[in-house]
Amino acid sequence: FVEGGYSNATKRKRVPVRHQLSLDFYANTCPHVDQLVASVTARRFRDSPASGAATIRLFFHDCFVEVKPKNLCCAAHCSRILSSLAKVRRVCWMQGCDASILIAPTTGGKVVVERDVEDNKNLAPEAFEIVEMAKALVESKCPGMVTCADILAMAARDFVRLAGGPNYGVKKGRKDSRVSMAGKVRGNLPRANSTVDELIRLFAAKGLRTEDLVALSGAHTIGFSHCDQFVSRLYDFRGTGEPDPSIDLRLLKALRMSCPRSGGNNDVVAPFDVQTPFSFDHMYYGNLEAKMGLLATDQALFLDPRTRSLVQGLGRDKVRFFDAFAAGMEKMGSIRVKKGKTGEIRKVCSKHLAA
Ligand code: HEM
Ligand SMILES: [Ca+2]
Ligand SMILES: [Ca+2]
Repeated sequence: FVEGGYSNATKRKRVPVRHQLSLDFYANTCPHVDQLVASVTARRFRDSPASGAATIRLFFHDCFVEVKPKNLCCAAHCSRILSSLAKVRRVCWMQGCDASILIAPTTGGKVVVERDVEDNKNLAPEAFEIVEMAKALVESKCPGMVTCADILAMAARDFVRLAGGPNYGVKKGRKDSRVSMAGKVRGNLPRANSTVDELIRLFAAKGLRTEDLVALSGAHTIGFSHCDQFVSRLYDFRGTGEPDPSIDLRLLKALRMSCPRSGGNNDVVAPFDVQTPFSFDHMYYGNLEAKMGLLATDQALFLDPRTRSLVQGLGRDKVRFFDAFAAGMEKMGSIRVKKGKTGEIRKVCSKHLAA
């Protein structure tokens, strides 16, 4: 395995070697990195359990935004092929799990970063803080070694486990992005009113199967949503003037009390999983069968014949859900990750090195 280059065996054929992440990537440079991150996440989970869901969502929004470069020359060997590093940077922007989401808006706001985009506006500040705290601790023990992209992946994993979910190993070796641009987010994130067709296509474009879509949506077994994301289901579903017929009537009544048709408080949130909102279990799927999905996209997974049996399968079997979720996270966590010289190792996660 040759990072970003060509293996000897394939040299003549010029077949690029696929970049791979590994569990023990920091074995020599920061052997206790998992424990360092875990010490921060465990403390935060005790003080503020809601920050777990926020961090998992942050990881999802980091990984899903990718722009397929026209020229796929993104690996380290490109620097030999292209004349200047600037060219490599231009070609290799905005790729998946690269901590691009963590870059803070600049004061004066000339550059509009991913965090400025509407879909990212309600990502909770605690999630950013946790990554920053974990990074500071890791920097104090192993300066300049571990990327923010890897720390975010580890923190998300910790919170899944702390909330009662599967305990899976996180492969590491991602690099941090050198850019974060608001304009590249559009079309990369699902919306609360996306159709199943759109969801399947979006996930497929990231190399994720329909099975992964259903398993990863199970993250909504914890966490909360603001009213504006589902209020139209409660009063005027798809312009009918009626509520969504696929909501359980008791849930509808309760949600209407929290979320009035208009004039409500913008900060009010409702749990995705009314039964066990803080527990990472397979209740999410049972809720969908009982017409208790919160977003139209959640409920649609049960209504659509392509995803219904997957929902039923995971709803019956917690172990199967845990296995499918862990596998989905590993795939999602390796969407177009950067390796070698195409990225950086930031010192502070909200700032590029050059900034
Ligand atoms: C399949 C399409 C998906 C859609 C349409 C979707 C949409 C949303 C929306 C609208 C919110 C509420 C935001 C707010 O009002 O604050 C939310 C929250 C959340 N999402 Fe998703 N999501 C999807 C998939 C995922 C995936 C794949 C993950 C992770 C693997 C995930 C993890 C979360 C978590 C944990 C929360 C709760 C955040 C909190 O409580 O702070 N979602 N999602
Ligand atoms: Ca990213
Ligand atoms: Ca739950």
